[in-house]
Amino acid sequence: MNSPSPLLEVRDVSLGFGGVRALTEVNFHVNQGELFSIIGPNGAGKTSMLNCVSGRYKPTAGRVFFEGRDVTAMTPNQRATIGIGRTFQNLALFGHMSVLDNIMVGRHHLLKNNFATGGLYWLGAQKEELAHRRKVEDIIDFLEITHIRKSTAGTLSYGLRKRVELARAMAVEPKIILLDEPMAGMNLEEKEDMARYIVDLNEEWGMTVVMIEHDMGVVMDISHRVIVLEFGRKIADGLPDDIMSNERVKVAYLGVEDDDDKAAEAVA
Ligand SMILES: Nc1ncnc2c1ncn2[C@@H]1O[C@H](COP(=O)(O)OP(=O)(O)OP(=O)(O)O)[C@@H](O)[C@H]1O
Repeated sequence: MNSPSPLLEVRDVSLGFGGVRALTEVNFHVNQGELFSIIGPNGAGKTSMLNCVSGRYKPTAGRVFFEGRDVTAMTPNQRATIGIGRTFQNLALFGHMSVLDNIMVGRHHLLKNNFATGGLYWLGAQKEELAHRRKVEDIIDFLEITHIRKSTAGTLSYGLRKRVELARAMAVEPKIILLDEPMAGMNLEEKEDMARYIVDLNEEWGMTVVMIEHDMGVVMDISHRVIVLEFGRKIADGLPDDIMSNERVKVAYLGVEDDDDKAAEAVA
């Protein structure tokens, strides 16, 4: 049996865009401390699913629970505040800002002091600023981006920008982090680095991770549990080995490898 109360629970979630059914009655849960992956062919509904969890999309039907609380009606900002963090499939950094400033943006919603807090503002603000800086420096150390902390984000390689994006998502100190294709467009070395950061994030920082990723090798290597979507429906849910040997999954993936190879070639 699974643990009594999962950190995240998606219950019977369906999502439609006009005539397109992006998701149909999808159920799954993610336990505290898990490294959980969502896989599936292109257009299977993976990003739509993450968007339903982060609050960007409202399910047409079904509910999303976080720490046992129904968050279905909450906005993305409200969900971020209670510990649901995310990165995006396409980079969403401020290209003209430094790496450090991009990461500090992630801390903004954590700032307690503002001009309305009165007399103790300056003292409180200074202490708070110091604590934020320390946290950001920890993240910079962890992701080994010290050498680029002053660089303008837009000038960095794609792999480094993906790393900075992860740093910014970590800066929010989420309880769960949703990673949308963290390794897309990376070369082998960058992928290996990113996989190691994700494992360390999970094991050393204790962060629960939900990841969408097309690289099957990485997914099967580092995930504790995997679900598979096809045409918006969940077709499998289990340990990586079970998923690998699942006949329905093999069929769903026929042809997908080719698309991935083409995409990788296009980026290289
Ligand atoms: N904002 C939207 N408006 C209309 N249709 C959408 C929208 N977002 C997603 N869809 C449709 O929903 C379906 C699922 O898309 P989604 O992006 O969630 O799939 P995916 O599994 O993440 O695909 P990929 O691996 O290519 O990123 C697709 O048919 C897609 O065209």
